[in-house]
Amino acid sequence: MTAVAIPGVDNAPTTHQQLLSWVREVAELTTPDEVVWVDGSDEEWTRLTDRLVETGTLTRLAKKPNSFWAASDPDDVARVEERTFICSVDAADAGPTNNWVDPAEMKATMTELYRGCMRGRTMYVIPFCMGPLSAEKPMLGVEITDSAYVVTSMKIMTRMGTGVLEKFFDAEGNERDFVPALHSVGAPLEPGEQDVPWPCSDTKYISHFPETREIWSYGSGYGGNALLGKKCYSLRIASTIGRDEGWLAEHMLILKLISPEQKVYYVAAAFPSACGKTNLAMLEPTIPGWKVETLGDDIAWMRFGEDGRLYAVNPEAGFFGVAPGTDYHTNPNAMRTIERGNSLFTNVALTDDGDIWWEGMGEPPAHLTSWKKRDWTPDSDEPSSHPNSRYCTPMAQCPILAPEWDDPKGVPISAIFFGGRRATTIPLITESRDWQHGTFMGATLSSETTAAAKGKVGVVRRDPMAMLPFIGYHVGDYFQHWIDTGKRADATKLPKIFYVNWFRRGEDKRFLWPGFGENSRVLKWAVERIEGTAAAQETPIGYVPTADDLDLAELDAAREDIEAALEVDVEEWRAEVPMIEEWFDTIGEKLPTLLREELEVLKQRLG
Ligand SMILES: Nc1nc2c(ncn2[C@@H]2O[C@H](COP(=O)(O)OP(=O)(O)OP(=O)(O)O)[C@@H](O)[C@H]2O)c(=O)[nH]1
Ligand SMILES: O=C([O-])CC(=O)C(=O)O
Ligand SMILES: [Mn+2]
Repeated sequence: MTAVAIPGVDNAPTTHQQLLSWVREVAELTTPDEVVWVDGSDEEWTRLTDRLVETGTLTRLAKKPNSFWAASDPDDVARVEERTFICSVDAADAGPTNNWVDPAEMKATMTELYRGCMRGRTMYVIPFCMGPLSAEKPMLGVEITDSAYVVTSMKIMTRMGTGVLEKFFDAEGNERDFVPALHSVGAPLEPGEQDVPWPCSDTKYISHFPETREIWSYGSGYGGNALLGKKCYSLRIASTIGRDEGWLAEHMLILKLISPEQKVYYVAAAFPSACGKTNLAMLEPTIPGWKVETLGDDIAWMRFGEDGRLYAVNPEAGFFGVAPGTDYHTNPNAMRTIERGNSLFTNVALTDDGDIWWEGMGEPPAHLTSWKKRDWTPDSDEPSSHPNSRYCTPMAQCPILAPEWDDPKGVPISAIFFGGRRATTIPLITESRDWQHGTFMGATLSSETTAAAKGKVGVVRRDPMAMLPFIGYHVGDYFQHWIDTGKRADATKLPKIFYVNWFRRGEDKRFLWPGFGENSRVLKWAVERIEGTAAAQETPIGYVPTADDLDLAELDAAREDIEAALEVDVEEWRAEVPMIEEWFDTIGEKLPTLLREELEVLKQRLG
């Protein structure tokens, strides 16, 4: 073995042998100029952000404390699903919804890409924990990255740094396991070469090794591809851990709904990327006396508690939210969260006085610097901000954060919402008949594609449980896992499952339902169904309210629009059936029979 002299590689603040040998191995492969063990301190943040300002990656905002603007490479703006791989030992375990490459082959390919890839750069070692540090079994990870932007983003999005390293040993002093997550932007610097503001590579791989619980990411600096605690760990790897251990890792927000009688309900909701999780999580109810508090806006880990109820924990510590469309009317609590500073804004527009701006934030200023770093005026024919531009901000700053957000026990879920973005067919809300029917609703969830992933926008695709790009194993096994979860529980203690759609449109293409804060009316109906106090119509697709069953007091919307949003159009549903059949056919033998049976029931009910 050749000894390399890489400064910092041996100045480790830990004696964890497994971690030390992995760090040394990666340093020898990627040959950075130095290795830095990230401590997570505020001083470190200042040092890193100063350096990122110097290199042109960040611009300090005059108008928001300790906050920065970044513009990415125009080609590195979203998750790259076609470059995302589940490298299970057996191809069959990845299933029809994932790209698969043999793990040995993928490692061979990527090892060659990683060889020398950190030349001229600093290699950062970030110990992190997904979910509360005080958990009985903390969910540990270490991200190695050559991007300081990733380090600063990870400080916002996760619990990380020296405090986490203490958790790398259990009470007996034994080494705990962690998920090794390797990331490189894939842009080595030759001696004397000037760095670019957003280094990345045309070659991109986002690879997962489910059996060995490893993540290898290369070529992208964008959040969903580079902040490896998020989608890679907390969904793709965690879903396989959950399958093995009997729990669920889901693409869900977690909110706390408080009734005027001070009764508390926790709701988890799965909507595909850019379909309204953050907005619902921070909703400001328009109906008097009701209150919402936030626990999470993107990911929920759900396990059964001792009382037999399903408890949810948010593994993250920050929000990585879609910027366009966010303002004081649609999501005032997100605006208040970012006003407090300590945030990163990527691919939004920069105002001349050092603030940020994006589409949906009211009247545009006369001049902006667009996300492409070009002059922008209201006459420009391109938007000022990329549609998948994001704010990255600490959860702790959210004014309606639920005090129990960091409780390792989690919160008991009363209702699960599945939802998508559909212009037709899917009513505003439908209640499932039982867990199995609810699982069918989730399994057949469909949505129009958005800018959150590279590719065409607005195409209807099946997005089971809003997890299509995030299930770390065979989708058929995943459905079976959902069914089994229901069977393991006392049915009276399971959350009630609902299917919602805020995005149905009228003939004039307008949204029929006003959405945002008005969604509190839908939440209210759901908990009244749980309490058995609200009425509903039994329809072929489940229980649907009439306009009279919803609290529409003071709602500024046309009654016929609400009725149209609630309509169960049997013809549209008959047209939906072949699409569901086609989707089920792609799953093959592993499709649980119970879901086929649900489809038969639906067909019969539609006549
Ligand atoms: N019409 C309508 N639009 C909504 C509603 N809720 C959210 N949106 C819009 O949907 C887009 C995405 O919303 P988010 O809440 O950021 O979506 P998300 O599910 O958290 O997205 P990811 O972070 O990508 O997982 C934004 O442009 C919102 O303005 C709603 O109730 N009605
Ligand atoms: O992962 C990302 O890049 C952002 C996100 O939440 C999603 O796409 O669902
Ligand atoms: Mn998401």
